This record gives sequence, structure tokens and C-alpha cells, in this order.
Amino acid sequence: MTILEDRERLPIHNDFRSDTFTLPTQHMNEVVLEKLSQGTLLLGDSVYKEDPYTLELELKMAELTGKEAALFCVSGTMSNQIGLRAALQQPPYSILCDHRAHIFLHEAGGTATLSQAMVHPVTPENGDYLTLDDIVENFTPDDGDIHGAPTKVISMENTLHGVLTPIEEIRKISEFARSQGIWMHLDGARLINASVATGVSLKEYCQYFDSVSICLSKSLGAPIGSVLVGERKFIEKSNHFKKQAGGGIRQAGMMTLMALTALEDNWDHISIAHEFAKDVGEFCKKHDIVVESPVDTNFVFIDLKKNKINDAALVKFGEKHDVKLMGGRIAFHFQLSEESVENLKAALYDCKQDALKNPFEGRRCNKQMYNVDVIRNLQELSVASKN
Ligand SMILES: Cc1ncc(COP(=O)(O)O)c(C=O)c1O
Ligand SMILES: C[C@@H](O)[C@H](N)C(=O)O
Repeated sequence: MTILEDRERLPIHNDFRSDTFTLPTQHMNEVVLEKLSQGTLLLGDSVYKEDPYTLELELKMAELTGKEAALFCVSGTMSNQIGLRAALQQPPYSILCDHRAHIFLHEAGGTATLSQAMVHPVTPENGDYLTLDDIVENFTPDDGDIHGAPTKVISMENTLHGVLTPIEEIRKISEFARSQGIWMHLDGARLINASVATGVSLKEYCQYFDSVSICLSKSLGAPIGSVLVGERKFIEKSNHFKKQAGGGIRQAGMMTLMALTALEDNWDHISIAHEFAKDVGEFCKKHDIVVESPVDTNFVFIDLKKNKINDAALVKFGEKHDVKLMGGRIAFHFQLSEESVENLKAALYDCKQDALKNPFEGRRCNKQMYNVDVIRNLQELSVASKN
């Protein structure tokens, strides 16, 4: 079955809420089924480092990133949080990151509970990505001033909101961090998207970081999982925190075999999502629908405030045109259908026209990933429609 035929059968062919909704492809399922039917699916207890597919995946990710070791985790939140914990030694300390960073806004305050760390969110001067100037102007030096919480980790995110941070800027920030004895972490949930978009290899990106978390469950379509990479001693300590958090996985091989297959099959399909996003970005420009960030990879962020659009209205217009949305962030993945992308354009056009006639001037919280009430109502709606 070709990737095109595959995506026509999937219930997420019209799901723009997030690339976390990607599903294993038919081939990924077949690889597992074939081994199951032949009785050759070799599993082991990965807590004791005895699960062959998990070991193979970790070795592959270490090689791809040029790092000594890798650790398979159940989620990107876990790989970020245990990596940050293992990087930090003695409080008081702080983690400097972009004010939109996932580790700050969307990991349930894990840095406070697990690491007792203060997060120092910084708004980039250029509005899109952190530069060395942003870092130097905002970091807290470990200079003995007992008022401050010295910056011990700079946690970057690439891509962030789908926006690319130029490798030259990353290099400059890394050079500065290392001159100050500051750990460089990368939330690389979509680093593979960055690599596909720029042609810069994972190894080249990762050389500037002490630790990197890479998600396999988003644009690549693995059912679960992220991988944390770094030096062996750091990965061993991270594994300690992974176990403490209940993240020790027993026979993970079925999942990691699918992740290995996703790496093999789907890397080249990621550009499909980027092309979809670019197409919709151009459509928005043509119809004066203001977007919040440059469309570098697989996201279009509709600027709800500047368009005077209510996110609930956008979700409803999505429903009218048979596309699933959850707010102004529109995520693209390779399992979307062309028809759904056209339907999305129609939904955006109708919503913009409606906002021109009925502008939304209300206050809104733009720090949440999605409007919970809208999602709850939609769920109730969908449950009601089933009864
Ligand atoms: C940038 C970023 N980092 C980390 C994560 C966390 O990954 P997970 O949802 O697997 O915990 C996400 C969301 O999935 C994300 O978008
Ligand atoms: C919601 C958030 O945690 C998830 N990472 C997403 O991008 O959809």
C-alpha cells in the first residue's frame, strides 16, 4: 500500500490539531505482525537493557546524533524532564528558555517539581527565535550574587512553533554557554523536521548541545516515544530518573520496532507536511489572514488577535468543512489528504470573512495549547451525536 493510499484510510486524514495524532502506517503494523506470525519477535526486559529492538533504536539514535548514548522514553515530556533533572546539580538555579517553550508551558510544571528549578522565559527580540543577544541580556551569571538563581541550563527548542533557529545562532549561543559553564539542552521534538527543511544533519545540530530530546511519535508516526541523547554518564543518570518516574519499560520491543520502521519509512514523507503548510501559508497571505510566525516547517499559526478571530469560531468553521482544529495553531503531517487541505483553506476563508463582519474583541489567554471548553463541547457534541 502506498503512503497515499494509506492515508486515505486513516481517520486522521483531516486532523490538523497536532502531528501527535499521526498513526502507525500499514507497513509499520505489517512488520510487527510478520514477526509475530513467524514467532521471531524477539523481546526482552528493557529495564535490564535486554530488549533487542530498544537497544537497536538507541544505538541508531546515538549514531544519527553523534552522541555517546541514547535512552528510549515513553514521551517527549519525560525525555525533556529527566534530561533537565540529570543536567542540574545544586539549587538554586534556573533554566533559560523561550517564553513559548514546551518545557515551560506544556509539561505541567515538571521543572519545578522534579528539578526545583526556576524557569526564566525570554521573549525573543525578533519575535521568532532566541539569539545570543537575547541570552546575554537575560541570563543570570553564577557570580556569587545571592539574589539570583544562576542560569545552569539553556533549553532551546528547534523547531519552535514550526520556526527554524539558524544553525549559526545556535553555534554562537552554544559557544557562549560553554564559556559560562552552562548546559545546553535541546527540546528537539521536531528536530527531524528542522533537518528535513534545512538539510542540516541531526549530528550537526546536536554537536552544539549536551543533551537532546527527539520525538519519534510526532511527524515520524511512531505510536509512542522519544529518545534522549548525550554522554553515557549523563544518559545513565537520566535513566535513573526515568526509573524513579516510573518510566522503566519492560518488553518495549513492539513499540521500538515500529519506531525503527518509522525512521526507515517516514523520514522522507515529512516534506509532504512542510509542502502542505507552505501552501496554506501562501493561501493565508493571499486572503489577508495574518499568521503569527514564519511557515518554515509543518505549522501555520493563525494570529487570532490580529485577525480578531475567536478560537471557538475557528474550530466550528473547521467542523463545518470536515477538518479537525483546536485553535489557531494548525499542524500538518504526512497522513493528511489533499482534499482536507483544501477543506482547511475553505474553513479559514469562511472564518476570516465572519471575523470581518463580527470581529472578536474579547480577552483571551494565548498561553494555553487549546481552549479546553471548546474541546469539551466538541467531545460532548460528538458523544451526543453518537447516542
Ligand atoms: C515541542 C514539544 N516538546 C515536547 C513535547 C512533549 O512530547 P509528548 O507529548 O510526547 O510528551 C511536545 C508535544 O508533544 C512538543 O510539542
Ligand atoms: C499539546 C502538546 O503537548 C503537544 N506537544 C502538541 O504539540 O500537540
